[in-house]
Amino acid sequence: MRTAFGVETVRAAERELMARLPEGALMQRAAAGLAAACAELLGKVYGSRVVLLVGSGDNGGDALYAGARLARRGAGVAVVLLAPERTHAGGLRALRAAGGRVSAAPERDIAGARLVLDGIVGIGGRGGLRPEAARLAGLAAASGAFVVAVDLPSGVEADTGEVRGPAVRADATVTFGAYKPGLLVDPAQERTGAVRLIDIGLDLPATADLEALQYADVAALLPVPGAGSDKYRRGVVGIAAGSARYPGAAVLAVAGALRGGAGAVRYVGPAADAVIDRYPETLVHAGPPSKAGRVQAWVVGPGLGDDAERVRDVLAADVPVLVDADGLRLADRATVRARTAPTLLTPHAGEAAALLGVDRAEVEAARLASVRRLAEAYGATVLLKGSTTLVAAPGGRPVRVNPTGTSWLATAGSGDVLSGLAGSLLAAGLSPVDAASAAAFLHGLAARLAARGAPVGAQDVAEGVRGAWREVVAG
Ligand SMILES: NC(=O)C1=CN([C@@H]2O[C@H](COP(=O)(O)OP(=O)(O)OC[C@H]3O[C@@H](n4cnc5c(N)ncnc54)[C@H](OP(=O)(O)O)[C@@H]3O)[C@@H](O)[C@H]2O)[C@@H](O)CC1
Ligand SMILES: Nc1ncnc2c1ncn2[C@@H]1O[C@H](COP(=O)(O)OP(=O)(O)O)[C@@H](O)[C@H]1O
Ligand SMILES: [K+]
Repeated sequence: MRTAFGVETVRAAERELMARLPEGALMQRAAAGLAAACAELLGKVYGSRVVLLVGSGDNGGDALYAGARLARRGAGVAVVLLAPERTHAGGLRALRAAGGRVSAAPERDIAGARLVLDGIVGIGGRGGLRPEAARLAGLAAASGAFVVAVDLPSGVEADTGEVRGPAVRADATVTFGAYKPGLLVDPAQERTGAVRLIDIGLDLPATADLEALQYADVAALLPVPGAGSDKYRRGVVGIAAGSARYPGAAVLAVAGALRGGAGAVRYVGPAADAVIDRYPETLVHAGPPSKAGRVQAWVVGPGLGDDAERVRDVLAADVPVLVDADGLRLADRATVRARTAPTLLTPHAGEAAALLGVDRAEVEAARLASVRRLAEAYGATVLLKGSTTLVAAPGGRPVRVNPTGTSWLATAGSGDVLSGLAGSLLAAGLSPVDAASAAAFLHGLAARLAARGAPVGAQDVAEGVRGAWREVVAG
């Protein structure tokens, strides 16, 4: 499991460790890891031109000590000071002693640099970059130099992944002690480049603020039939989706469900012919969901149109229910809150915005806060889809972030596949958080495998799930 911790937690762990170490030891660990990462990126350090952008805090100190290490190996290091009178004094002394210099012509130095180290601001930052810092970040971006962010790209919010103003766009980020949530959540995540974590020996709490499943975590969650399994014991997932207008959504949700590990898929709704044509193994039923026979979990909503009655009927079932797409609009909040069996909502940003009564842009700018708010408002687990897919449970830390997403998934109907897949994992007995995050992981991986750099449709994604499953199990 990859974990991320908020600023307060990181600072507490740093304080605790610093009390047991000689003064400055932690910063030296950080700088050593940073310099090693830069040396690796440069290939040849000797003779390379490096520029440090240095702010008033310890983030700048890290950059200065790392710059000193590079200067000792023969790099030509120039530093641009944003707050000359408040620069980390020890760091600047070390840089000078190693042969580094303060830049007299920042524009020229940045334009000629191979590598720019962004030590403007780290976890002490608030809001977007101030004008002079933003100008230097712009010069770095335009220079063609490789930009390495120290701890995090300056200007992004470490705790939330929000970007409230100008911010550095890095090619790589070297972060210390722990991932910060902002390194994993868009829009900040989009600015980090490849992230490398340097272990500086922090002792962190058992519960993270954010976690991202890795292959082994997903493999441990996926259901595997045993000798005693039969189709009912493996779980039956019910799909209440599709309408005369949108039969395809039903087919795609069933396609996802068939690949999710349940023993049988039951379909209820007006698209039964289309479903059977494509997937004859589906059990179809013409009446209301409550009369369809036993299921262990329901999926309701994709392509449903305005059939509020089907949503009410499904929400009355005493089994886990996944609500997606039209179902989200039709599900009564109080009814969801009153359910005793788990509910999983899977909105994209537009649907989440409608449920929260805010603009879509607001959700996209503050994904972490939005998913948490929605989980609290509905007393339900929420999977928020999009450029970063997040899963939050009510009252719960940590929030899960999906690491396998790909923008190839932004194709009509791929969300229907995801809802079927997650519903199937619910029916197989996974908790809502596990079902949602394992489904998102498989779904993203399936899209990557199916796409391999070329566009995909939702059916390709559904077909890619088996390959993704195999890859996850193989590690
Ligand atoms: N603690 C440790 O043991 C270790 C810490 N480590 C390192 O320390 C870093 C944290 O250092 P930190 O606490 O000094 O804060 P930091 O992020 O450098 O800057 C704060 C200053 O920036 C300014 N500023 C604020 N917002 C701004 C903006 N938008 N745009 C421009 N400027 C802005 C603000 O100044 P002011 O508002 O006073 O002008 C404030 O004083 C951490 O990220 C890691 O790199 C590692 O060495 C490992 C060991
Ligand atoms: N920019 C993006 N990057 C990564 N994944 C995305 C992006 N945009 C959409 N997705 C993913 O694509 C899927 C689209 O689902 P959804 O919006 O419900 O579409 P539909 O209703 O057409 O099925 C979701 O899994 C979502 O996370
Ligand atoms: K930084």
